[in-house]
Amino acid sequence: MKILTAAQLREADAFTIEREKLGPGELMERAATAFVNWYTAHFTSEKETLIFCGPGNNGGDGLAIARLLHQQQYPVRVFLPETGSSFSADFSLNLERLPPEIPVQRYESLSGLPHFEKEKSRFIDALFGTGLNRPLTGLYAETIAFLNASGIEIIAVDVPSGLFTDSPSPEDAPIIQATYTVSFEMPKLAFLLPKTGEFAGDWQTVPIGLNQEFIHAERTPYHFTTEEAVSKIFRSRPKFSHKGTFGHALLMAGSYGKMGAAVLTAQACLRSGVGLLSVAIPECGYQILQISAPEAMVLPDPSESHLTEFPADLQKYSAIGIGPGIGQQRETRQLLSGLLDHAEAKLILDADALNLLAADKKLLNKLPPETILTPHPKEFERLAGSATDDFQRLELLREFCERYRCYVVLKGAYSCIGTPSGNFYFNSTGNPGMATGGSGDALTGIITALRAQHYPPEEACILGVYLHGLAGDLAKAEKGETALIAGDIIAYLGKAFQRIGERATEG
Ligand SMILES: NC(=O)C1=CN([C@@H]2O[C@H](COP(=O)(O)OP(=O)(O)OC[C@H]3O[C@@H](n4cnc5c(N)ncnc54)[C@H](OP(=O)(O)O)[C@@H]3O)[C@@H](O)[C@H]2O)[C@@H](O)CC1
Ligand SMILES: Nc1ncnc2c1ncn2[C@@H]1O[C@H](COP(=O)(O)OP(=O)(O)O)[C@@H](O)[C@H]1O
Ligand SMILES: [K+]
Repeated sequence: MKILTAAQLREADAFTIEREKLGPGELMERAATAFVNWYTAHFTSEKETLIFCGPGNNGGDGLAIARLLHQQQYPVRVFLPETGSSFSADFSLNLERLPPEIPVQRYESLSGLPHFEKEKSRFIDALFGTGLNRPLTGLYAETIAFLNASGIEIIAVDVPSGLFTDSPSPEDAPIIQATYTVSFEMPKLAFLLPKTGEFAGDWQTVPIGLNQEFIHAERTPYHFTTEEAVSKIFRSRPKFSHKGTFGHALLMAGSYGKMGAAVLTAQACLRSGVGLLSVAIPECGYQILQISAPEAMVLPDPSESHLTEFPADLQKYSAIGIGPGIGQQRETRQLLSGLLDHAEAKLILDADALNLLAADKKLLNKLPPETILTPHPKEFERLAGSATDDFQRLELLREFCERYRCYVVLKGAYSCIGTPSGNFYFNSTGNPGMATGGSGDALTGIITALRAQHYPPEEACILGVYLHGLAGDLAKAEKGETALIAGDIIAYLGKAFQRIGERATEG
C-alpha cells in the first residue's frame, strides 16, 4: 500500500471529486460514514460523544460525524473553539446540515467549557487533519492540552490534531494524544515512526473510495506492507522439487557465551524452507548446535571461543548470513573482511557483523551488491551516524542504501526496509512482545533462508520481515506479549507461512 503525503492526498481528494463528479460534501460524507461505521462497531451509545471541531475539512468531518451518530441515537455534543478562523466550504455546509437537536457550543476560552465526567464521556478530535501547516497556538493549543489532560479516551479523525504527517513536529508542539486514530484511506508516514507514531495511539485505516487510478499513478518512496502484497511474493513448493531446489544456506554465528544466538538463527533458517543449512561456529558450540538443530550441518572453527576462519568452498552456498553473537574479536573482524572479498553468494549481515563494519567503515566499500543489513536503530546509528529526528533518519537510510547499493532492514515497531533505488517499505506485523533478546537473530535466519531459496533481496526482506512479525503476532495470541520469547516466534513460523500460502492460493 502506498503512503502519500498530505499534499498528494489533497490532490487525490480533488481528483476523486472531479473524476466521479461528486457533489459538495459528498466525499466528506463518505469519510464521515466510514468513520462512523468504525466507531459504532467499536463503541456503544452508553457514553456521550463530545466532538471538537476545527474550522477546516477535518472539522467538517466532525460535524458530519455528529449528524450521522445522532441518526443512530448516539448522544452527541459539538464544541467549536472561537478563534476567528474562516470556515471551509464543507465545514459550513455540514454546520447547516446539523440537526437543531444536537447541542453546539462555541467557546472563546476553556472556562467556557462544561465539566466532563470521565465515566460518561468520549472525545472525538476533529480539530485539524492533513491541512495543518504550522504548530497550533492559542485556544487550539489550550484545547489540546485540556483534552490530553482529561484522562478521557480520544478518538482522532484522520490524524491526531497538531501532528505533521510528513515532517517532524517541533519538540513542544501541542498534539492530541489519541487513544485511537481512524485514518482515511492509508496510514500517514508520521504514524510509522517511533516518536510521532506514539500520538496516533492504536490507529486503523478505513477506505473512503479515493480514486485508485490516481493513487496507482502517484509516485512515492513510501510503502506499507500488506498481507496481500506479501502473498504475491510468496512461492509455494513445486511437486517435483528436491532439497537442491531450495538452496544451501551458510550461517556464521555464535561465540563463547552466545551460542544461543547461533541456535536461534539456525532454527529460524530451518523453519523458513531452506534446502540445506551449514552453520559455522566456534568449537565450544559444537555439541550445543548438533543437539539443538540436528537438521543442520556443523562446521567448527579451529578457535574454541570465537570465529576466526570462514569455510572453504564459499561458492557452494546460495546465501550467507553472518553476525548473531559472533562478538568483535580482531580475528573475527579479519574473517569478515576476507568474507567480503571472497563471498559471491548473497550476504546478510546482522548484529556484531554490523558493529565490526561500524568499527572499520572502510569495509563498507567492500559490501557486495545486494547485501542485506539488518540493524536496530543503535546499530544503524553506529554505521550511518546519528539523526536529529526520525524523518532525518530515513534520509540517512536512503543515502546509505544508495551509496553502498545495499538493502537495510531498520528494525523497530514498524521495521523499515530501505532499498538502493530509494524506496522504503514499512512492515505492518509484529508486537512489543518481540522486543526481547534473540528475536533479531530469528529474523536473520528467516531472511538468509529466503535468499538461499533465490528470492531477490527486496522480496526476501519484505517477506521475511512480514513473516517474522506475523509469527510474533500468532505467538502473542497464545502466549501474550510479556512472556513471549524468540523461540516462540520460531515455533509459529510454520503457521505464518501457512497463512501466507493460503492467501497466495486464494489469489
Ligand atoms: N478535501 C476533501 O474533500 C476531504 C478532506 N477530508 C478531511 O479534511 C482534512 C483536511 O482538511 P483541510 O485541508 O481543510 O485541513 P484541516 O486539517 O482541517 O485544516 C484546516 C485549515 O486550518 C488552517 N490551519 C492550518 N494550521 C493551522 C494552525 N496551526 N492554526 C490555525 N489554523 C491552521 C489552514 O488554513 P490557513 O489558516 O492556513 O488558511 C487549513 O486549511 C483531512 O484530514 C480529512 O479529515 C475528508 O473529509 C475527505 C474529503
Ligand atoms: N515494539 C515492537 N513491535 C514490533 N516488533 C518489534 C518491536 N520491538 C522489537 N521488534 C522486533 O523484534 C526484533 C528485535 O531485533 P533486535 O533488536 O536485533 O533483537 P536481538 O538483537 O535481541 O535479537 C526486530 O525484528 C524488531 O522489529
Ligand atoms: K484530527
